[in-house]
Amino acid sequence: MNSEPILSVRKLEKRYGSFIGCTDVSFDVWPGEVVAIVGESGSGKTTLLNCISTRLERSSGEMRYRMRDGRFPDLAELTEAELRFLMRTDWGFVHQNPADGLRMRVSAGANVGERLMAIGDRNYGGIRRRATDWLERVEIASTRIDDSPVSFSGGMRQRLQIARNLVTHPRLIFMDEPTGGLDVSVQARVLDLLRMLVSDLNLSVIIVTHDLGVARLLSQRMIVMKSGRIVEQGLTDRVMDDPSHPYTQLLVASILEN
Ligand SMILES: Nc1ncnc2c1ncn2[C@@H]1O[C@H](COP(=O)(O)OP(=O)(O)OP(=O)(O)O)[C@@H](O)[C@H]1O
Repeated sequence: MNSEPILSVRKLEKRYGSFIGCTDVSFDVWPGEVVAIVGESGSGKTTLLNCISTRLERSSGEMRYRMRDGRFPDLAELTEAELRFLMRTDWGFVHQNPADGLRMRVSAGANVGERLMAIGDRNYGGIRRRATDWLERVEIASTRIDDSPVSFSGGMRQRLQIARNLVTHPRLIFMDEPTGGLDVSVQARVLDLLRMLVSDLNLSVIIVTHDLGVARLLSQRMIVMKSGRIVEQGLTDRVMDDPSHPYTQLLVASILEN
């Protein structure tokens, strides 16, 4: 594994008025690594993900990101243009509800192609070819390229959202319960696809999930949150097989009972 982290979070805190969303959160993410953030509802997972992806303003703490040129600035030091580059190109965001990450009124091909146009690509033939290629990579027949995602199943919409995110070759993807809204059989297919793409493209991923099975399947490292704080973090296999915090022991025991 590369010896320099792609993301470094230190003592991150987010307050909603006097209420704490998350606090004292510190961790690193390495290139090509999948980190799962797990915990019960209300533990602060989404707050943390939204702060790191700059969709929510933090209250205090540091978040440093490795730019493509090797610099490692705090995200607060970036210019508008640099932040736009991260949002449009270097980062992806896969939402639980595909409708939050797709434009439902334009075609599948346009959903993928417009991410390329947003970064200045104007070669329409080339854009359509790359969109077709990406639809095939996420197992959507290229004959559906002109159809709107309104006519797609939930699993197809989620796979389209993944294609839209990956077409710009991002280095870091944020995922918020990416299989949470899908039937179990459909979940398995999307998880398989994600696992394959993450490994093929050597992506760094931060995935929020309340499903320890998803965390085990996709992640190498796991961060367990409770009441806005990290209570345990470590290699996923170690945390699952030998949890040290009583809360993690409870979480792991609860999935073994099901
Ligand atoms: N906009 C907000 N204003 C006030 N409190 C908020 C806001 N958003 C979240 N919170 C509170 O912050 C805490 C953490 O919420 P968050 O949504 O991050 O948890 P979560 O672990 O992602 O939960 P879930 O799995 O249910 O989405 C909760 O107690 C929540 O009520």
